[in-house]
Amino acid sequence: MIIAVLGPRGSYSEKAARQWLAENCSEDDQVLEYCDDIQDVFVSLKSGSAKIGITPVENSIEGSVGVTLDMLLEYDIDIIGETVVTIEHCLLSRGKKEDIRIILSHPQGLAQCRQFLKDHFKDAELRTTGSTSHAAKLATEFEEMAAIASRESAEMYDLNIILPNIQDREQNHTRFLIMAGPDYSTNSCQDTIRNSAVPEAKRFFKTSIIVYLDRDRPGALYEILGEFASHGVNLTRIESRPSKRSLGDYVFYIDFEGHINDEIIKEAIYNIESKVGMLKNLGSYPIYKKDHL
Ligand SMILES: O=C(O)C(=O)C[C@]1(C(=O)O)C=C[C@@H](O)C=C1
Repeated sequence: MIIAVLGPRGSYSEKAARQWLAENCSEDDQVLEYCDDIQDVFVSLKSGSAKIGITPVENSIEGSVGVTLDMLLEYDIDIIGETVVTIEHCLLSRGKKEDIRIILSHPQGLAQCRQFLKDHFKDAELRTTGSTSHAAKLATEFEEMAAIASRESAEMYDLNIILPNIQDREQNHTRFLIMAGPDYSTNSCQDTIRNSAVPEAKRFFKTSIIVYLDRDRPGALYEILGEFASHGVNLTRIESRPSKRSLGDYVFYIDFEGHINDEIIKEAIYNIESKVGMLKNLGSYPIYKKDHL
């Protein structure tokens, strides 16, 4: 089974994939397909090249990964799981600390170390790359370059760890979504996941939806949230993104506890559908165990 992740080797997305596979798939015939960017993970799912795709969706320091949210709206995928990875960024280089003039990383990596960079490398040039591991790969070329990337990347690309744990907060976690494309029914993780998807276990499930209100009017969002409240459904996240139609026009990404097949959820969704212009169900999936964090 092919699993698409952001590459090259050594990315946190790879770490997320290995963590999720170890906990959810018994067979070990999985092959990772390393994509150049997050959109390519979705393209790979759509084309059927990969059966599962894994992408970051939010970070505890820097917040949402906008491109993942946009792609969730654009592409037809099914979220089948989530996993949370502890992020410990290191400053990696071939050279020494005093040689470093250029620092490379994924925009999320640079943002999660903003204060560190200000305090220690205020004159360095910052450059963005497709991923943290891509930054590590590029940093092998010149001694004046450094990458913000994982400890695993240091080993993989034979770089020195100049400074470990450089993110601005000690606690740094990124949540990743596990998504299935149209060919999912034939994959080997299917039984494990489907068998655990029993309605009785609803409090261990989460559902993700996207809603578009269509018409901005007083109380529109309040009415939607009211449906969740009156059905006793706990929201775990709400986020707005530009609809890209006009300034000030938004779509809302809502995660809540429960399975789409639960009667109470069905009822709430039915009521919400009559109040909004569009409702997209992204899938119901087991909640990642919080005691890991
Ligand atoms: O660049 C990587 O290694 C990724 O997997 C991407 C990504 C992200 O986009 O959030 C994943 C985890 C970290 O938050 C930093 C970067």
